[in-house]
Amino acid sequence: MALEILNKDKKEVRVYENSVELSTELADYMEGLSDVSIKERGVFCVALSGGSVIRLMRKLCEVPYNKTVDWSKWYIFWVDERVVAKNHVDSNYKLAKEHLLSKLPIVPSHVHSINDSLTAEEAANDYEFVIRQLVKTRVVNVSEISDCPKFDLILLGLGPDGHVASLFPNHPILEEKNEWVTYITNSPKPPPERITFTLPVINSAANVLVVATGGGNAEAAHMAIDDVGPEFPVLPARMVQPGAGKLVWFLDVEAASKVERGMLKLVDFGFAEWFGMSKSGTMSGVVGTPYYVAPEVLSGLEYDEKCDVWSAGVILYIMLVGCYTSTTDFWTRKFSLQIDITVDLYPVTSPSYPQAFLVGQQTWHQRLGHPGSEVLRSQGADTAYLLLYVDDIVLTASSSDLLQQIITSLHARYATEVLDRAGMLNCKPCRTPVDTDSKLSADGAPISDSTLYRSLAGALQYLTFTRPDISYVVQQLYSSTTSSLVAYSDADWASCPTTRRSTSGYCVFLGNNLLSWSSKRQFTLSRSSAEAEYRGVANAVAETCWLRNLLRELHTPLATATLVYCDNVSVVPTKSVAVVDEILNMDEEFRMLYDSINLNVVNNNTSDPMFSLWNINKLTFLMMELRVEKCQKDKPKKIFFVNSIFRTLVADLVFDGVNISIPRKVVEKVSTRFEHTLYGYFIGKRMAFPVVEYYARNNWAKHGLKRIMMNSKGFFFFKFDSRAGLEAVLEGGPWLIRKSSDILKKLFDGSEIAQRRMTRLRYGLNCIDVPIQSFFERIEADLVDVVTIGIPSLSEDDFTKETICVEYEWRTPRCDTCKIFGHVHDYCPKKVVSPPIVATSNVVLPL
Ligand SMILES: O=C1O[C@H](COP(=O)(O)O)[C@@H](O)[C@H](O)[C@H]1O
Repeated sequence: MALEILNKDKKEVRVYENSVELSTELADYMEGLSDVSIKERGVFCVALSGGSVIRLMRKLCEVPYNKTVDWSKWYIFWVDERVVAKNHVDSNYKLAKEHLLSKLPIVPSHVHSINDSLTAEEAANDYEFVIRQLVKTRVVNVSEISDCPKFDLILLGLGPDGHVASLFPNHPILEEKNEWVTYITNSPKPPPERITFTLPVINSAANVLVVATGGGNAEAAHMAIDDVGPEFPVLPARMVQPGAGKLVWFLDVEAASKVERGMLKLVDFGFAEWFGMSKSGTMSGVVGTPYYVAPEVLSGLEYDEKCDVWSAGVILYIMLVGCYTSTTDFWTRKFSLQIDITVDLYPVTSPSYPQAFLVGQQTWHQRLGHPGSEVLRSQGADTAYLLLYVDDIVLTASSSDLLQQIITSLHARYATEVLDRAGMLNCKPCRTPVDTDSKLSADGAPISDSTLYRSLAGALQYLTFTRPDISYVVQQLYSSTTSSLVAYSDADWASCPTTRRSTSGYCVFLGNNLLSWSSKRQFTLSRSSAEAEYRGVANAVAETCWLRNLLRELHTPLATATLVYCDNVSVVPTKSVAVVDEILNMDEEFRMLYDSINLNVVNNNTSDPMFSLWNINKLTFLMMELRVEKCQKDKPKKIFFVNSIFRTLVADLVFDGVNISIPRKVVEKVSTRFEHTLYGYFIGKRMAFPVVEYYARNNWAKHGLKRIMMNSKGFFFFKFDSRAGLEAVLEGGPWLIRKSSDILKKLFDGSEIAQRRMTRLRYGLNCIDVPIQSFFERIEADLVDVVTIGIPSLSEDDFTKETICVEYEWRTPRCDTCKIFGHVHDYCPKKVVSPPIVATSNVVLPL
């Protein structure tokens, strides 16, 4: 995550804490560019520099980029090269080969290095010829604004003298307008003979990244980026100004140390949603109590000379302090939140007030030692300060009048926005805005837009700080009649890049009200995503236990069990199979969790169609029913049986003769995702993924192989960029990889559901360790042996059927007469005589 992103006159400057951060973000950024370009043009043409930028690209060779980037579509060029042999220590090619190309599966014929057997002039001409051929065949795009090639990405390093590529300050080739590639024989930096792209070519690229680290480049970066005035020489790096493309500078803090912040413009990151609410909703629901600090607090604080930059009448500082969670999302959203406030405050202060000053986390820590305890002050008669600390706001000013003015003005504006959102801007005001006699209750028609209702209620609550007169009304609105406690938990396995620890979070709702939430890095390392997920669920469970006890102490005990949702299917079998032993050994918290839950098999009605698909295939969507009562020692055991722990598999019966119908939109979505995709599996021993990947890339790249995936069942998926490529591979089979044969079949090819070549596959669902109590409850539905799924056809009004066999490791006997579990007909209290039950291998009858 960038410490700062500065928008400066057609260029973006990204500042990173160190070169490791920079390297990761650079890889991320490049992957994004590559994806876009490959999607748009089918190829990605990158021109590399030499020097430090190559080492800074090293993350591309690591997971996930070495796997996720479609390297087969990359074409490599060089922005500049030294006239030396390819194996010479000065060769830019050698550097890239050693640190990058040898570690990535780039097609060798896509690597266009500069001919090292020619003179500088000949090599420049030769290279230009090579590029011209590739422009003709449209591998390299052509610029719309010049007659130059348009590389998808040009990567430039920066020399301390401000040179980029082999374009050195004051050198005549800076003026070269006709050639694409030129040469010099008098480079101030050895070796003297070099070949380089000219400025018109660089400035015709779709994307140019200038990458620099270290204090040695700080002056050059400043001179190239900032508006330094005519008295300073124009550095080559400053002349990099892509006409129709995008220029981004990637700097570490040291290289950026001299770049002026006084001219910063804040960038809106465009995140409009937070917890599913709009920004204004976010303000109302999440931003906590604002603290208004008396002006006296300012006395005695140190003068910050940086404020000289801000000699306007009123100076406002937006401080970015700390970060509530390590997740990028939260951080980014915080940015956008602050920016909103900045914009809001401008009119309060001065219409001519230039810009706000955003202080990055690191700067803040350096200045204040620890976050959140002090405010800065500035010179000038009237000064206001706003400090944001996670979800707290501290606002102060050098005069009470100004402080009051800001608060009133902010809240007036805020109230207007709330009214606007409620569509009540034109309503007439009244003294008593609510009928004090009637009470809101569960009776009556429910509110149609509950999200808007929640958002408005939260927004009004916030307003009561300055409008105590509406407190009663707001309290009326906010009171909730719902008494169910529901928690949602999620975990991101090994997501911290430094410690490889997982992050997990939860949010707990009482009825419709968000009561508590958390997003934290876990304390311990998890060896699997299930483990991380389990820890996350355990945290959520602990929180809900606490909340239930709290509610009991408040004399409002909850009558219903608490539901804890989590989205990881692997946690379901965790309760069921041997893994549970391992998990139970890990920690007490799991023991608590294990004791606390029972699993439900329910139909998935999640709104995300993708999500639905995978789970529908497994027949279940994980839902854990937390039975907190069971943990409580003082409760009698019978509570264990209070709620049904199995629910009927509910499905919209669209197709005849099936138990579950997959929604058409699910099939559509998956069909698009898996368009031109073959899938296959190995008969016999399964091949390791890298082996298959290597084989497929080598043999099928020519047919437009785009991506290879493998699922946990050992199925391989091969995505091609066209139907023709897919057909070619299919026709060319059967394929023998290390003598093991692989069956390939079409998956969803366009609108057509798989044309079946194999005999039907049977999926099995094991129900192991089903809690005994489930059998003793009066369950209307049967524990079925076979479930049939209907998959709609996209091309016609038809569907195909798939079956899933359900196997029970153990099943309690069931009376086939009274249909009650736990006894067979011989023991039926109704003593109805019926034929004897035949025992099967997985049915255990009582002795
Ligand atoms: O000589 C050269 O120097 C620049 C900058 O290199 P760096 O090591 O200071 O980053 C480089 O971009 C160029 O390709 C190379 O030929």
